[in-house]
Amino acid sequence: MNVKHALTIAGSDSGGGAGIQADLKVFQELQVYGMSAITAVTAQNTLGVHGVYPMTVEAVEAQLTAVGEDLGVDALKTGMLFSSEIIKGVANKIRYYEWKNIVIDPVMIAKGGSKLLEDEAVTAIIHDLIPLSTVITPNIPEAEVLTGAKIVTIKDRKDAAVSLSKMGTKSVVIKGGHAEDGENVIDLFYDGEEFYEFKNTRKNTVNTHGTGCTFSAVIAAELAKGKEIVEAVRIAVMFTQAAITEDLNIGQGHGPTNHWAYNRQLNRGNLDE
Ligand SMILES: Nc1ncnc2c1ncn2[C@@H]1O[C@H](COP(=O)(O)OP(=O)(O)O)[C@@H](O)[C@H]1O
Ligand SMILES: Cc1ncc(COP(=O)(O)O)c(N)n1
Repeated sequence: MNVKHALTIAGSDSGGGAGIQADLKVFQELQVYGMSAITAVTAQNTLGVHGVYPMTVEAVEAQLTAVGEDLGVDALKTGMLFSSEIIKGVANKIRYYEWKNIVIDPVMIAKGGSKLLEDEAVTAIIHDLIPLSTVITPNIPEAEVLTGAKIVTIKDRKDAAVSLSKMGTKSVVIKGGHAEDGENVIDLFYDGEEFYEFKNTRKNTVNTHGTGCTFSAVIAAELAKGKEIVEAVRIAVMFTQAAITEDLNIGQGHGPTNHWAYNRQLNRGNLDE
């Protein structure tokens, strides 16, 4: 069986809704072989992040070497990277093994407000990681930090996508979950030439923990399988919408999304493949 391999380089979420746990659930649902390199352990649940325990750079590099020397990587995503030292270590390994199909989710702050990236590490994301990336998937606050520009209108979002593109990434998705788009959420994709807007009805729910992780993991899984970037993004939008819509109602705070909802809806014939 010729199965494709996807790697997540991210933080562990003990609550199971975001980070490494969300990514591996997505990889499994999309039938790619999932592997992981853990950058930090978080003590986390739906009420918030109660502790952050970063790994050493050596530990992160050793995990990447173990994967690189034996298993091979068809696509990878990064999530919580925590420090500039870890970012530089990850960038070195991506270059050394010549890994392709690189999805950068520039995770900075958890929904409850806890820091998942040190302030000075933003520069390392810009200089060391963005130039290696196939696609970068910031939410609006992350795009503001990376570009230094305030984002209010769709035009601001397009300008931010162009600025990010000039930093050396092949393509950009600016996710719209944090925007005030009234009844809709709009995810904006830019491939360096054209803009695509993916519009959906905004769901009135608190259960959106891990949506960004889920979104970028789908793109990595679909790139591993050989999909074009825009097609991988289209599937990520559908997968994430299904995951938000079929609420699981777990925990007392911002609950996780439902990672099997997309396949369930496909099996019922509710979505086009
Ligand atoms: N309330 C919502 N209803 C529908 N889709 C949402 C909602 N909140 C977020 N999304 C979707 O979830 C994905 C993640 O968006 P966002 O919240 O901006 O990123 P992050 O989780 O990184 O903060 C995007 O595809 C976005 O459109
Ligand atoms: C380990 C880890 N990684 C990432 C996130 C971001 O989650 P979200 O997608 O909800 O912004 C998180 N809360 N924890």
